[in-house]
Amino acid sequence: MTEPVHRAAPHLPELELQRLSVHFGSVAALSRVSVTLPAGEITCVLGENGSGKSTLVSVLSGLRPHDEGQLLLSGEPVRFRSPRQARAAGIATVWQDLAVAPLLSIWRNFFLGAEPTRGVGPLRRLDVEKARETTVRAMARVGVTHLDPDQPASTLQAGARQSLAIARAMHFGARALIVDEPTAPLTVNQQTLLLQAIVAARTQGLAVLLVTNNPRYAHLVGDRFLLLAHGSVAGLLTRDDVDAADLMRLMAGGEEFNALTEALTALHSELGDR
Ligand SMILES: Nc1ncnc2c1ncn2[C@@H]1O[C@H](COP(=O)(O)OP(=O)(O)OP(=O)(O)O)[C@@H](O)[C@H]1O
Repeated sequence: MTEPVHRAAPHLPELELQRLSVHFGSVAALSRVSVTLPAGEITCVLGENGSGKSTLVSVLSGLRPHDEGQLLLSGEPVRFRSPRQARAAGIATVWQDLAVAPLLSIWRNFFLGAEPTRGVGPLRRLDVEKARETTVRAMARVGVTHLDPDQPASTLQAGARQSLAIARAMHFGARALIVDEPTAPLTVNQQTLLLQAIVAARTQGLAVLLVTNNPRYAHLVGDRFLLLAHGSVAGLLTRDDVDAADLMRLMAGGEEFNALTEALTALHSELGDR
């Protein structure tokens, strides 16, 4: 008898939130948020201060559990009790205030405890050459070239530090990437590096969530836009629904925000229902 043929699993969304809520006392930081983060797409999260963006990042990265609803990873419900658990499940987070070990070399920062070795038993040695090469290759994949991996990590500029974290996530097989954009202003070059790395992660098939305050940059790379207001989903739009100017107006907030969100969301559901 022949072995049953194992068909490839149907294309499953990598991460899905179903009516997910998080409360701080009487404040609903997130209220019944439902969104799918498909593999190979960049979903940008936009919203004013206090709209729940950081809370969303905290839940996805295992820093804080959700109170209600479900978080699904490739269709399986998950509930992370620590960032370590989220990482082990393949969710890599690039924190807003991402730190590197400044005095350690770039390649040491890339591996941080997972360095390649050669030889076995008592002859096992750190394979420094391989570590260097791997770091250079992985960084080139996210757009950082001419890198001297022996330089201390403190020599990396802000955008390149984020690139290092994204390159690591890709190298170590993450399925989803959560990027909380740095609040400190980045130069155009640093911003370009960061966006390049994010696009590289999408190309590799990761589900990417990008929290940003910059609608222009969001529109440059985003496939979908999740608009949060007071912890709730105010709109979920695709690139076809909005242009950069729409997103900027949405971010400007106020009544215009509400009116435009409603109009675009209605339009979106009409289009979605076709
Ligand atoms: N640890 C906490 N204790 C109490 N309330 C909190 C806590 N963290 C967040 N909140 C509240 O939850 C809501 C959402 O906050 P959150 O930080 O997720 O928003 P945000 O969109 O990330 O804002 P910002 O852009 O200012 O970081 C806000 O009303 C905030 O005051």
